[in-house]
Amino acid sequence: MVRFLVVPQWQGSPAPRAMLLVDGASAIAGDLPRAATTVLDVPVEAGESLGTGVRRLSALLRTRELVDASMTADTVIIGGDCSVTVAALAALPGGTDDLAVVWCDAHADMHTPDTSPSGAFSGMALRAVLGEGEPQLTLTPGIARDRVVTVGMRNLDDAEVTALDGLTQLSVEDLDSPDALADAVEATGARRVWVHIDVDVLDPAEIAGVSSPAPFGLAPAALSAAIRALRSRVPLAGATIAGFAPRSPADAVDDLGALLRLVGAVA
Ligand SMILES: NC(=[NH2+])NCCC[C@H](N)C(=O)O
Repeated sequence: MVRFLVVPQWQGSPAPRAMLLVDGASAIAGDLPRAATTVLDVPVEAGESLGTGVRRLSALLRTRELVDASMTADTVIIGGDCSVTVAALAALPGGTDDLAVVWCDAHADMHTPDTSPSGAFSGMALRAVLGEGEPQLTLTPGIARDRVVTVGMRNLDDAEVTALDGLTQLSVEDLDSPDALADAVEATGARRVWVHIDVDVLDPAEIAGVSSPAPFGLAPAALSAAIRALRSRVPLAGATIAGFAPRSPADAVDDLGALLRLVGAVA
């Protein structure tokens, strides 16, 4: 049975109101089956960069320890900012040798500390999954580039464009075909797949509670159909739903329909 691990980490986010991610995590947690849900006690203080190019590094390392102590097979991680996936993969039972990673996000998250405009680790998270960037946080070994499929990226910083070489990239339009994602993941040769979803991959008309909305995103129905088709062909090792930052409890309620559709697709 799937377990939900709620990780209310905000310290990886570049957003001025990053702590809304903590509210987003609890709003989703409130709608999950209690017996299957663990909420991690992530300290709320900012932490220090400790001389690195990653803001709040000490807090991110603390979350990593907490996730490491709680990961089990078949875990769905609920963020928090989207760097929580790096912690989850570092602790994945069975390791990552046979794994493909699907990264659904409006942003590339392909910075290193040297190129990041913000020092926010969420903007470096996919790069860290590849094993590149700040050594205290990168996945070791990283996931090979030919095992990574990106979905719906449309808001890239200049330094990120060439860094994407070698990753399979699916656009919002590519998902008009519900089998496109399954085909791309199967082509990687991986035997299991982790699906990471930053909810800003959805169209802003479908979800208001994101800190950097990007127009022309996915419909929740298209993304969940693609994930269901994927799961019928490649088993899921786990998943992340991150980046939900509702401005008020009433806004959170408006968005829960879209979110629960995604939860249903990965759980
Ligand atoms: N997944 C996200 N919301 N990422 C935001 C990244 C924004 C910007 N590229 C940065 O590094 O600061």
